[in-house]
Amino acid sequence: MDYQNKLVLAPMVRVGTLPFRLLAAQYGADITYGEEIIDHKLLKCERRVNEYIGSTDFVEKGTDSVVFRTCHQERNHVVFQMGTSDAVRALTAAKMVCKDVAAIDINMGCPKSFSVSGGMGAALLSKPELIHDILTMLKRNLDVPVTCKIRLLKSSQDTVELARRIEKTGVSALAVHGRKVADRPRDPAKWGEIADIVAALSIPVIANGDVFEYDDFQRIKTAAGASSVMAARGALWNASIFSSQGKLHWEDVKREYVRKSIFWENNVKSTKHTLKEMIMHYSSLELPEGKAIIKSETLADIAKLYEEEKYYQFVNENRFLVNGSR
Ligand SMILES: Cc1cc2nc3c(=O)[nH]c(=O)nc-3n(C[C@H](O)[C@H](O)[C@H](O)COP(=O)(O)O)c2cc1C
Repeated sequence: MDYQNKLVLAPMVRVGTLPFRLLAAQYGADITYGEEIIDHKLLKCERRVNEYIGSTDFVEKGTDSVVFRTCHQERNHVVFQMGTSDAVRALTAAKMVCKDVAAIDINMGCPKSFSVSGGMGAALLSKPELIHDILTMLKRNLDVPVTCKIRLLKSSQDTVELARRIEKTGVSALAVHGRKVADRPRDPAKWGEIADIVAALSIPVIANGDVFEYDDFQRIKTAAGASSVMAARGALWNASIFSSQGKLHWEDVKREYVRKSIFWENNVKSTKHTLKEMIMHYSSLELPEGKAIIKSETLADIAKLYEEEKYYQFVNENRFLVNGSR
C-alpha cells in the first residue's frame, strides 16, 4: 500500500464499521481504518463468507455477533486496527484477517482506562521493548503492511526517539495523533511536534488532529511536512469532508449513511451511535429526531424514521430473490 498523498479515515470505535468506511471512500478517502478491535475478541471469532449480503464476516463463534465485517470493494484500502499488549497474540489475531484487508495497524494512542489497564493503547507508549516485539513479530510474519498509531509523548525529543525506534522495526508508515495522552480533544493538535517526527524519519508519517474542512488536509500536510493526513471527528460529523468538490449538506450524508447501514446490515448500536454523534454536532438529541434514534431498536426502525422503508424492503426482497432463502 502506498502512503503518499493519501486522505485517511481515522479509526473510530463504534463508528468505523463497513458502511461508514464505504461512505468515506465514496466521498474521497483513499485509506479507511476500521474501529479498533481487541486481539482477544478477534481470537474468539471465525471467518464466514456471508453470501446473503456479499461480505466477509468475523463472527464470534457460537453466535451471530459480527465483530468485523468487510467486503471486496474495500479490500485494497481498508486497515484493520488492533488493540493488543502481546506480540504472539497480536500475530495470531492478525493472521486471521490479513488476507481480507490492505494493512494491519496497532493502536498505541488510546488513553481510555479500558485500553490502558489492559496494557494496550497508550500504555504501550511507555514500553518501547514491547512495541518493538509486537511490530517486528507482525512485520516478519505477515505479507501485508504493518503500521501503528501513536500520540505525542511529554517532550518532542521523547516522541522523536520513540518514532525512530518504531521506524527501525520496518513498519510501512507511522500515524501520529498530535496530542499528548493528557490532552483533551478540545486542546489544539500540535502540528509542529508532528513536523519534528517527520523531519527525523524516512518512512511516511500520517498526520492526525483537527482536520475539520477539506482545506485543513493541505494545511496540516504543509505544517507538518507529512506524507498523508488522517481525519476523525471532521469525518464523523460530515464524511464528505474528503471530497475535493466541497462538503455536502450533512442531512444528505446522514441519509446516505442510513442507506449503507441498511444495505450492509450494520450493527444497530453502531448505526445509532454514529447518527447520535452527527445529530449532537449539528442539532440536539433533545429534538424529536434524536429522541427517536435513542428509542430505535432495529435497522427497520431507523429506516422508518428516515422514510427509507421502501429501500429497506427493496434491499431485503432482492436479496431473497438472488439467494432464494435466508
Ligand atoms: C468517536 C471516536 C472514536 C475513536 N476511536 C479510536 C480508535 O478506535 N482507535 C484509535 O487509534 N483512535 C481512535 N480515536 C481517535 C481518532 O482516531 C483521532 O486520533 C482523534 O480523534 C484526533 O483526530 P481528530 O482531531 O481528527 O478528531 C477515536 C476518536 C473518536 C472521536
